[in-house]
Amino acid sequence: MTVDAQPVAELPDPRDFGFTVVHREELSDELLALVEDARALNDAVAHTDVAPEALAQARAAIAAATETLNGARRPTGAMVAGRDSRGRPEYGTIANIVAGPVNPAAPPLELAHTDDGVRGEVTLNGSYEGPPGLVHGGWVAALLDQALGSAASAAGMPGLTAHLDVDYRNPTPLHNPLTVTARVTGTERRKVFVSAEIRHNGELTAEGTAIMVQLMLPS
Ligand SMILES: CCCCCCCCCC(=O)SCCNC(=O)CCNC(=O)[C@H](O)C(C)(C)COP(=O)(O)OP(=O)(O)OC[C@H]1O[C@@H](n2cnc3c(N)ncnc32)[C@H](O)[C@@H]1OP(=O)(O)O
Repeated sequence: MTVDAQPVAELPDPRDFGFTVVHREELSDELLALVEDARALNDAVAHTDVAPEALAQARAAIAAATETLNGARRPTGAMVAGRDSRGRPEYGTIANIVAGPVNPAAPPLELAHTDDGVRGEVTLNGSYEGPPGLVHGGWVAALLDQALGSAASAAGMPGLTAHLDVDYRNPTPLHNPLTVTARVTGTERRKVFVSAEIRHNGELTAEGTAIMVQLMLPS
C-alpha cells in the first residue's frame, strides 16, 4: 500500500469556515451537570413503570425545563475546542451523538491519544439497548465509527467515513465498561485506512475497519 495522505501540521480552526467554536473550559459546571442529569433521565424514561399520575407530573416538569432551555440555543454545527492528550488543539461538534460533551444522547465516548492511535473507556446505560441486556448493533457501529474518525484525525488526517465494515464477534453488554481503541493502518492518496476494536474485560466484542477520505483543506 502506498503512503500518500499527508498529515496536516495543525488541524484547521473551524472559525475560519464560519463555525461557532466554544472552548471546553467555557462549558459551565452547571451545564455539564445538567447533561449528566438528562442522561439519567433518558434511562429513567426508557424503563419507568410508574403510575399515570406520576407520568403526568414528570411531563409537566420536563415541558417546563424544555421551555427554559430553548430560551437561548447554540446553532447546529457549533464546535467545541480543546487540547488533545499531547496538548495540541482539537475540535469536535459540541452535540456529536457519540462524543459530544453536551449531548445527553451521547454516552459519551471520550478518546485519548496513545502511541499508535486513540483509546477510551465508556459504559452504555439501558437507553442503548438492542437485544435484551446488550448494546444495539447500530450503536456498536457508531462507537467504532467515532473511534475510527478520531484515529485519522489524531494522526493529522481528518476526514469523512466513506466505507465502514463491522464484525460483531461477541455480545456487547450494557452497564459494563467497554474499551474502544483505533489506529491508522495505512494511506493511499486521500484514503486513510483505519481499524478499531471494542473489548469488554479484555474480550473482543466487535471490530471494524473504515476508509476515511481526507478532507481537502484550502491552503
Ligand atoms: C476530533 C474529531 C473526530 C471526528 C470523528 C468523527 C467521526 C464520525 C465520522 C462520520 O460519521 S462521517 C459521516 C458519515 N460520512 C459521510 O457523510 C460521508 C459522505 N460521503 C462524502 O461526503 C463523499 O463521498 C466523500 C467525502 C467520502 C468522498 O467524496 P470526494 O469527492 O471527496 O472523494 P472521491 O469520490 O474523489 O474519492 C476519493 C477516494 O476515495 C475513494 N472512495 C470514495 N468513496 C468510497 C467508498 N464508499 N468506498 C471506498 N472508497 C471510496 C475513491 O475511490 C477515491 O479513491 P482513489 O484515490 O483510489 O481514486
